[in-house]
This record gives sequence, structure tokens and C-alpha cells, in this order.
Amino acid sequence: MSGSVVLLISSGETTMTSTFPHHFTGRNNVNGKVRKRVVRIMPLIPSKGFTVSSISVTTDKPSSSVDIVYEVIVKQAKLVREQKVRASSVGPKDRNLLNEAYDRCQEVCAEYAKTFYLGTLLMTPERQRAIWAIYVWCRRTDELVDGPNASYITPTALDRWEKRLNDLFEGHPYDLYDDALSDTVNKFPIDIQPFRDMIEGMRSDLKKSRYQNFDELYLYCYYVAGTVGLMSVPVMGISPYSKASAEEVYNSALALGIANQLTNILRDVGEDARRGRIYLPQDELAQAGLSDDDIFRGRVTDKWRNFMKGQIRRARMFFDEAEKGVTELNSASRWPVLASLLLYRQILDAIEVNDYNNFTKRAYVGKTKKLVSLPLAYARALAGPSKV
Ligand SMILES: CC(C)=CCC/C(C)=C/CC/C(C)=C/CC/C(C)=C/[C@@H]1[C@@H](COP(=O)(O)OP(=O)(O)O)[C@]1(C)CC/C=C(\C)CC/C=C(\C)CCC=C(C)C
Ligand SMILES: [Mn+2]
Repeated sequence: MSGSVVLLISSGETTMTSTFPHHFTGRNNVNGKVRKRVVRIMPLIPSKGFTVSSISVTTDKPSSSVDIVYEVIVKQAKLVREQKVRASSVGPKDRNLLNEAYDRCQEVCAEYAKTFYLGTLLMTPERQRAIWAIYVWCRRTDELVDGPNASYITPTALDRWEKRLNDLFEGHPYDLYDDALSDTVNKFPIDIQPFRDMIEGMRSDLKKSRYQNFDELYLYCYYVAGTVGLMSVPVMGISPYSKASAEEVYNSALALGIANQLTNILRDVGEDARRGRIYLPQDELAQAGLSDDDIFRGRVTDKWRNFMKGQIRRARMFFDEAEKGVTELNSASRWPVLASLLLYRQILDAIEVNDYNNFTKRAYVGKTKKLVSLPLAYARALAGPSKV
């Protein structure tokens, strides 16, 4: 059974609803036990200044985003459990080319994602190369709709990009970067679905600039960022000491992608509005007494602050859910993931420090805070999987 938990939350004069997938806290996969799941979510509700006035549980809405995404998770988890990999099609004659391909991916990752890159250096050479290759594919995909040539990108161009993806999965890469990914997906139990879904997210960016409710936004966040978590887990690996199910680890990986994307959205409200885009649930905006116009005007009012408090709280809950899974990963993979989690989560603190002005002030984490987070993440990453 799957569906959502809807909480009616009050703070002072403001009342708002917050929706979460209820497998979110579930430890029993998909089979029933709704009550248990609701009970589990309770400790996650922040206490300071907020009260929960009602909880309702929706179940078995077959086409909800949570169900769609959960099906992908179950399929990916099965692949990782069975360690299903394709037979390698790369012979010794291609080794030099392949090394060159991975070196190029390493350069891109080191240049564009310094923190991720630093973290990958602790991993085994095979794993770090694979993460670089995945990073480069994701970055290129994102660049199609977010990069300098974005205004020329059409649905047909995305179809071509998907054809290229299919080909590289079949062992027919088009260029050097694709070479690296083609090799990676041969070596690790990586499925094509999350890659296709990321392209779907880019399609949605071409045709959609509003999200009616959190269910719609959740699906978008899965497409563009949750997918990264699903692509990365087969490479990072689950600790041999982990007692968690593969679904639980995937659930945390998905949560990290969603948390990152929600944070990215909250940081970039002003920037997105200037491009005519509002990645915020329209129904929650209306409930808070806000309209698109308020966002385009970019005035920081109490209504806006209260609305933002609710959005930040929800993003933090996804980070909390993600954190549970980090200790279940292979030891060398924990640090980079935790470091990126701590750094990205601090963007939410920075929005608060800016008094919720995400229209004209960019929330960023300063160098000192970044430097403090790295050893902190390292110390915490030493903790192994839970023994329960
Ligand atoms: C070590 C580590 C975290 C590895 C992941 C490396 C990797 C493959 C990253 C790809 C990132 C990428 C280029 C995604 C394309 C879409 C996109 C840009 C998404 C946004 C990232 C933030 O980038 P930025 O701030 O530069 O955004 P702008 O383009 O400037 O707007 C996202 C917000 C999402 C990225 C999502 C993740 C990094 C999810 C990571 C999850 C895992 C690695 C799973 C960890 C496992 C457990 C069990 C917790
Ligand atoms: Mn962005």
C-alpha cells in the first residue's frame, strides 16, 4: 500500500498543509502498516512553534507521484540485490581510450563539482571513475535545458539525447564521455530507467512552469535529482554489514536528491521568477494567501516568511530521511555523501539568515562553514551501519 500523509500544521496565525509520501518513514516496504508509518513520522515534526492539528492518510491513489517513484525504487533495489550487470563489451584494445575517457570525466567533475570531487577521492578507483562518468552525463543533460544553448533545445533534441542514451547502454557510445558511461553501466548494476527519467524531467522543464501541488513538484524533483541518488547507489555500494533492505537505502538516496532539489528551488526563487518559473506548489501558495504576482514583485512579507518556514521544514525532513541511509553505504562512500548533505542543508540555514529574502539575496555557505563541515562529515562517516 502506498499514498501520502497529509499534516495540517499551525504556527501563530498561519495554518498550512504538508504532504509526505508515507513510505518515507516506512521500514516495511510496501505492504500495509499505515499506522506504524504515521507513528514513525511523528518525531520528525519540528516542535518549535508548530502544532499539528490533523493528520490524514491517503492510500492507494494508483497514479500518485509517490507510487510512480516507489515502483522505480523497488525495481532498482532488486537489481542491486541481485548484482545484475551486463557482460562487458570492452576488450583490452580499448583500454587506453577508456582511460582517456575517464580522465576527461575526472577533469569536468574536478572543475564543476569541487566538493563531490574531493569526496570521490576516498573511493576505490573503479567507483570514483564511475561516479565521474555519471556526474558528467547528468551535468550535460542539465546543460541542455539550463546551459547557454538552452533556448535552442526542443523536445526533438531531447529525443535524440535519449536515443544516444539507449545506444550507450547497448554498448554504442557516441563520444568519449559516453564511452566512460557505457563502460560504467556495464560494470555496475545500473538500470537505464533513472537516466530516462532525468531526461523526462528536462522535457517537463520545456513545457511546464507551474506546479499545482506538492505531488507534481515531488515528481519533478524525482526526475531531475532523485534519479541521481538511484544512479549512484549501485556504484557507491551498500555496506556488507548493513541490515537495511535495499529499498530503504534507495529510499534515502531518493530523499537526498529530493531534499537537494527542494533546497535548490528555495534558494533560486528570485532567479527562477525572473525566467517566468515558479517551482512552488500553487495550492500551498494560495493557502498562505500568496499569488504568482507576489513572487514576481519579490516582497518579503510575513506571509512569505511563514510560507517559506513550511517549505524549509519539509526540505529538512527529506534531509533527515536521507541521513538515515548514509551509514548503510559502503564505508568509503559515506563521507562524500554526508559532506554533500551537510553542505547543501546549510543553504536552508542561509535562507533563514537572509530573513527569507530569496528574491534578491543568494543564500550561500561560506568557505569557513564548508571547511568545518568536511572533517565533521568525515568523523560521522566513520560510524557503521546500525546493528538493528
Ligand atoms: C558524492 C555524491 C553526492 C555524488 C553524486 C554525484 C553526481 C552524480 C551528481 C550529479 C549532479 C547533477 C549534475 C545533476 C543534474 C541535475 C541537477 C543540476 C541537479 C541539482 C544538483 C545541485 O547542483 P547545483 O547546485 O550545481 O545546481 P544548479 O545547476 O547550479 O542549479 C541538484 C540539486 C541535485 C543533485 C542530487 C544529488 C547530488 C543526489 C545525491 C544522492 C546520492 C549520491 C545518493 C546517496 C545515498 C544515500 C543512501 C543517502
Ligand atoms: Mn538550479
